Amino acid sequence: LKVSSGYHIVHNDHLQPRGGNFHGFGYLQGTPSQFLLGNALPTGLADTSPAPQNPFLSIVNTPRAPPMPARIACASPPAVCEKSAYRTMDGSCNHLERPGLGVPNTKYGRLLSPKYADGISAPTRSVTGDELPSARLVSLVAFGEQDVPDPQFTLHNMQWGQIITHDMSMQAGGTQSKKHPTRCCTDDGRLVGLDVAHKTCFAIIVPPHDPAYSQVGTECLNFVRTLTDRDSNCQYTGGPAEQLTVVTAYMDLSLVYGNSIQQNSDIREFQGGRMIVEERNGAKWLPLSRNVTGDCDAVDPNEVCYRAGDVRVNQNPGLAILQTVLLREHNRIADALAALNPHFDDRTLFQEARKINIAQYQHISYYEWLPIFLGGENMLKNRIIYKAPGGSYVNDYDANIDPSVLNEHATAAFRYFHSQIEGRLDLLSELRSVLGSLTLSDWFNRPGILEVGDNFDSLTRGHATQPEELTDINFDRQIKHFLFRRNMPFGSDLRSLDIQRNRDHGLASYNDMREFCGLKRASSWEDFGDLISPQIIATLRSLYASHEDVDLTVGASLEAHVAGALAGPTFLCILTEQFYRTRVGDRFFYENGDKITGFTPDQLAELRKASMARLLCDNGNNIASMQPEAFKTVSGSNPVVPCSSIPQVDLTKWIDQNVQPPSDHSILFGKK
Ligand code: HEM
Ligand SMILES: [Ca+2]
Repeated sequence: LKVSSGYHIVHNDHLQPRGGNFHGFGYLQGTPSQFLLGNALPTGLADTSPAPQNPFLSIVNTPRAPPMPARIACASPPAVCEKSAYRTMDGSCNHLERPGLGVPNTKYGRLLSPKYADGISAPTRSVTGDELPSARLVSLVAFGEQDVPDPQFTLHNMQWGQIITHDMSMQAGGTQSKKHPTRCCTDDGRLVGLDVAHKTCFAIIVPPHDPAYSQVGTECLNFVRTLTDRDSNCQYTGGPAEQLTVVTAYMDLSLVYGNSIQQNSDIREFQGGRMIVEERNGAKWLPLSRNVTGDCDAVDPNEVCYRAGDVRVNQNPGLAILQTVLLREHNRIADALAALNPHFDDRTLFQEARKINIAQYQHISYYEWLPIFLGGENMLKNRIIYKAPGGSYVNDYDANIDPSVLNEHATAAFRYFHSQIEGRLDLLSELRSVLGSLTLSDWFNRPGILEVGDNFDSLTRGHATQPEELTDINFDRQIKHFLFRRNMPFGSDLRSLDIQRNRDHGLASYNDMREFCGLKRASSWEDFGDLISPQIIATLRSLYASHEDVDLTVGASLEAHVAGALAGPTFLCILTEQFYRTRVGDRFFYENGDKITGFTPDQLAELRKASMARLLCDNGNNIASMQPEAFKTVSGSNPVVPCSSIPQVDLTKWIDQNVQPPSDHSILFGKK
């Protein structure tokens, strides 16, 4: 692949068919693909089943699927906003003139108008009018599943990305813990007849000879469409369908605190400013769910299953670890503030601790994490961050910027980092030697494993040591064939879900987005060659009828990366736009020097010392050492050191100046 200087080259050689010219797979003719049966066949998943008699899927009729559980709630921000020092729970009044911006149950933003097949809401089709190639076929053929560790970044780097994701958006009507109540496929993997399927069904058709699913006769992967403004009683203002997101768009740790006063009340202690934690086996854990079999993949109602500000908390062990760390951090701060300011009431302690916790999290996200993804230079150039030293403010809040999460971001660009997921999770000792490991698909929605023995700390160290998977065209088998498998031999395929979701949301095409991002609009397949290798273009050509059909989530995932960043130019353009809006459109961003909402310069200078390493040191059960840059693998320049040598945020800067400080500050410096 030849690309203009400044771009990395992504190697995809293993994806190429063995020898010969290669023009299409002939699936529609029912001819088995040489390619699928050959190179893409994962070892251990041998396809020994005979070719089906009928190349078309068998369609069975089952009783009508139950209706969607509930219509989407209405966002009801106050008509007039008070200027408070603290964020509201639902994000309302962050924007003072448009109080409903960024609140739950509102539309995603969009950079480009949707491309629905019927112009209104039907999933995208080919420019020929035919259906696009099966999302599963595209997942198998255009993407690999090789295990390529990234020598630079740890699994916490991947995991923090999911934290930010869950803070910023959640598509309406979905579920990730239990089987979706709307069934578009039967339990034995057949398509539910279109005449009886629920109107939100958009099942993924599995191609014949699928290397995994054909072994068990699965022809259909369940897929339920995201609810839109047209499904809502209060959001629809005409025009094509816009999907709804059910969490606050702001980076406000809504996943920790909840997205409404109601959700928050359920997880808040109402004493000492603390959030509810429950003591089990001598440690403090997230409180238990009140609906274990609903919220987790639990067989036994006594299994550990968590309750948090976000229902996805239980989805995977690494996520539950960071949710726990962020929750414990809140209580650590609240306790320290209570010791420094004995006159603070519960509400003040709660809100001040929340404000500090969010500020540290925003700092880590923008200054420690995002530069890895977007490149530090690119961030400075696009004013996503500044070289703001000490306590100096960044006062560029802009009420003209819409902080909503872009559909192109949540449904395509940010999901590219699913490539970083690793299917094996190591358990490590304090000296970082491997004690054992877990297989991801055994532990989806089963967080109880964290509370067994020393697993919480061992997995936390594992995530700080193990490399994440390289950000490339490979998606780990654990999420490509075994996602949420629930004791079954196979599960779903996350890359297929990403592709199908792209069509469900009617995202503009890869070519449209290239043009929007200032790249050359392709007028032929060859024109993609500036960023995509000729071999991959040939693969795409065999799948899609036209170069105009290439889905955004597919094409942009196949681009060579921009130097210093973890994405190609098209995704980088979307991500850059999103994280600019998320910062500049947030009136409460921690670097803002507003007299009422902001911090003092002294406090801001402290907050800028926050780090991922310090968070992990302070909130493990008993973690005594960490490398200073926890998103980066351990190396000579990033060695594991005692926690005591990792900088701390000095909370004495939060002593209320109007009253006498207490004499003993030891609580703040007590830790290791
Ligand atoms: C083990 C780790 C992870 C698992 C199992 C996982 C799984 C999922 C699943 C099942 C969905 C919903 C798919 C659909 O029905 O459309 C989803 C959505 C998403 N994921 Fe992940 N994910 C993981 C990590 C990540 C990471 C590391 C990132 C980014 C850095 C990410 C970004 C996203 C985004 C942006 C969405 C859409 C959110 C929305 O607006 O609803 N995920 N993920
Ligand atoms: Ca949020």
